Amino acid sequence: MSGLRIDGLVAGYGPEPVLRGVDLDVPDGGLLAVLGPSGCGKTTLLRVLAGFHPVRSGRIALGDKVLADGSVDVPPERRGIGIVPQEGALFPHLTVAGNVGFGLPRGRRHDRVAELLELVGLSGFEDRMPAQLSGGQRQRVALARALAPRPGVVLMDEPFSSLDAALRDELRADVRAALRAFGATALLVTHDQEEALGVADRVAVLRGGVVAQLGAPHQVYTSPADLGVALFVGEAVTFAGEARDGVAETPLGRLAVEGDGPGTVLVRPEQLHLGGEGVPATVADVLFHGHDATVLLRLADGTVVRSRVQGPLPVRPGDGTSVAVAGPALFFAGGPA
Ligand SMILES: Nc1ncnc2c1ncn2[C@@H]1O[C@H](COP(=O)(O)OP(=O)(O)OP(=O)(O)O)[C@@H](O)[C@H]1O
Repeated sequence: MSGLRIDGLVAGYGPEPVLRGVDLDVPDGGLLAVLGPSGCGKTTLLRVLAGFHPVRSGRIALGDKVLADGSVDVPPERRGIGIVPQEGALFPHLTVAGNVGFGLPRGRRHDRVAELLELVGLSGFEDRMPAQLSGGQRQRVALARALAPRPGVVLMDEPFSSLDAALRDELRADVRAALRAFGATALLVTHDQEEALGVADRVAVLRGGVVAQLGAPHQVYTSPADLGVALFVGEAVTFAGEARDGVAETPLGRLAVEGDGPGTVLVRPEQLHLGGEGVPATVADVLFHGHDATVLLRLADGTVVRSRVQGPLPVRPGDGTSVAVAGPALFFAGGPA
């Protein structure tokens, strides 16, 4: 097997396609997150890959095997694709073992089910019914069920969205570990930026029916392809301004940028450091998050910007302070944000 490859994929429901030429690849053993806003076509992409919805044009291949193109349309059960649906969608009338072993040859079923349950941390749960499991446990069973027939690729539809924050983190780490241990190639779709950046090796940002950017999470966050991607993948502080000779004047002071002419300057809230040398600011409010805090700062021209502060809180609402930008600012030429 040598990964999943999608070229120029067009698919949809009405006259205007939802996917308008999607190019993606997931290398063997890779985990790709497809990130996009609600309604951008993530579920449609999964349905097309799984063979539940037709391709209008383009090509899907798994290793050397073409799954769909203009002339080929391999039926879902022969694609070698495993699916983890939203909220697990287990068979409610089957036990955990029955769910995981569903579709496996009888002879090897028992050992294989035990091996998979161990992989997802649920050894001993064989005889439980889905209704007796927590949301996180159900997702683990769904993953074990998807991996059971040794698929060429596993597709996951918002696999963590129904879980609370602490459980989500734990399950993400475990799912990554299980996929790695299994050597599985996987693609997940999500509208949650943190999830996409935190769980995958690579992230594809889907927008307007095409992939706006495909890259490592760090690359997509620090070097977004355009302003739209930059705003979608994380919190941002933006100013309309003009870059000249590698410098833009902003309410945060003169910032070094790459580019020229009118455009938008963008920095991330964690780049705004308080105290030290910088421009004067007043603390308008503090939103405490536990692990860190958002400090709303009013600058001299009245603009309010968000700063993300780690560790003990250095300020309280009403305090005077100073704020400086650490690290490079991004600049996107063109109209204001
Ligand atoms: N069966 C259908 N018939 C007609 N239009 C559909 C159908 N399913 C989805 N659509 C439309 O296709 C577009 C993409 O839907 P899709 O469910 O793929 O988006 P999504 O990115 O998965 O959204 P979400 O994150 O909200 O689940 C939407 O505009 C939706 O209204």
